[in-house]
Amino acid sequence: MRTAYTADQIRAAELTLMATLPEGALMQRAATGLAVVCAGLLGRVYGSRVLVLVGSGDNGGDALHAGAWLARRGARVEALLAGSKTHEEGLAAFLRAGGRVAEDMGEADLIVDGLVGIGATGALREPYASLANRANAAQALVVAVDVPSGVDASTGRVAGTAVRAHLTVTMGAVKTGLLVDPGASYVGALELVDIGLGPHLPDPDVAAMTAEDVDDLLPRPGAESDKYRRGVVGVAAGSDRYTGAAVLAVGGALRAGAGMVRYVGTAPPVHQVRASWPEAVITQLETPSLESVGRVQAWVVGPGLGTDDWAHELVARVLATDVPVLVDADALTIVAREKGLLRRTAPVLITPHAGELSRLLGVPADRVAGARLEHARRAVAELGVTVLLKGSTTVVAEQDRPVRVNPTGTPWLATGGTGDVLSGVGGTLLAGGLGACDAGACAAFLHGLAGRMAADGAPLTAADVAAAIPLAMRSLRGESRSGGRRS
Ligand SMILES: NC(=O)C1=CN([C@@H]2O[C@H](COP(=O)(O)OP(=O)(O)OC[C@H]3O[C@@H](n4cnc5c(N)ncnc54)[C@H](OP(=O)(O)O)[C@@H]3O)[C@@H](O)[C@H]2O)[C@@H](O)CC1
Ligand SMILES: [K+]
Repeated sequence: MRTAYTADQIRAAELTLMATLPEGALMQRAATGLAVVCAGLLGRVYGSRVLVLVGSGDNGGDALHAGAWLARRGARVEALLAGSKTHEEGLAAFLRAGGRVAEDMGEADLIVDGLVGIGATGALREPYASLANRANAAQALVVAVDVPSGVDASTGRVAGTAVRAHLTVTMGAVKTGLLVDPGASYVGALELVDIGLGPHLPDPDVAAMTAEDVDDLLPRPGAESDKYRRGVVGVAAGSDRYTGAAVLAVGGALRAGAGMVRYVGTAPPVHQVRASWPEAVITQLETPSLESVGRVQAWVVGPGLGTDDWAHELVARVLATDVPVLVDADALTIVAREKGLLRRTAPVLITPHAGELSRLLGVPADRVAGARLEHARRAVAELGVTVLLKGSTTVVAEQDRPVRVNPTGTPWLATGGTGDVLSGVGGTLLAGGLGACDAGACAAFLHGLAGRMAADGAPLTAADVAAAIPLAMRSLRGESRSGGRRS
């Protein structure tokens, strides 16, 4: 599990560590680590042109010390001092090493963003914001120190302008805001410099699973397994109008390795599901009742179901069972109208996108999208369920656990029907015995990985994603790290 921390958590750990070290030692470690990464990026340090953007705090201090290190190795390093004050010791070291103070931004091979780090509050002020914009427009490679300036280290919020880094060198531990969008999309590649903070860190704020973690958690059939033991998942999805959602949800469930899928729905989606998935066991419903449906270990309810009285009754029946339920799409609209339906003993995993969560919380959708962690946590507290909030960074939140931030995915997944596939995958993992948080996080991971494989730099369809789920599972053992957010 890759862990990440808020600015306050990092600061507290730094204080404890700093008390055991000579003054300035921690910054030296940080700056040396930063400089080594910059040197690696430059290839040839001697003669290269480096511009250091220096803010008023210790983030600027890190950048100045790294600039000094590069200057000592023959780089032509200039510093643009943007703050009302400048880290004195860092500036002295920089000047001693032959660095020069610049009045304006000139041409450079590498720009080091040392404007602000974990000490920043709110949107970047001037002149920082203009400098960030100019760095973003420059030809140079941009390396952010600790956090791309303008990204809130604790939440990933971007209140105004932010530096778009090719690479972010973060000190001591990963910050939450580097893993959660919109912030995560400014980070580029991420390098962690070890400054000895590890033993002083508390329980993480958020965690991202690695391929290994997912591989360890995935239920796999043993010699004794039969279809019932592997997990039977019920899918209540589709309607006369929306038949495709049913096909995709059942497909996701089957491809994720369900022992058996029991599908329930009205005649039109039933015909479609039967034609697409002869493997599914189908019950055609005349009334919204589950009486004639055999036993399942988990339900998926909602994709394409509609929101009329019939659908409402079916959602209520599913939630009245005593097995885990994944609530998606139209079922979310229904439970937003009657939140009491979510009060049950067995686990509930809801899988909204920002718009659906906004209806559940009564908050505008853009606020949910801009502060994903906050709203996922709020939904957990208000609704008493496990929340998988879909989007550019999918997060899975549950009471008393670090939020799981999904590291896989591709922008190509933003296309109709992929959410239906995800619901099927999640349902199969619930039926296979995973807890709601693990089921949600593993489903998001596999779905994101399958999306990347299916897309491979070109458009995909939801059916392609479902088809690539087994491929994604197979690849888990080969994927040493889930890192690299790019598509
Ligand atoms: N301590 C150590 O040994 C180690 C520290 N480390 C490093 O220190 C960094 C934290 O340093 P920090 O605490 O000095 O805060 P930092 O982020 O540089 O800037 C704060 C200043 O910025 C300003 N400012 C604030 N908001 C702003 C805005 N919106 N727009 C514009 N300006 C804004 C405000 O200054 P003011 O404007 O009030 O003069 C405020 O005082 C950390 O990220 C890491 O790089 C690590 O290497 C480990 C070792
Ligand atoms: K920075």
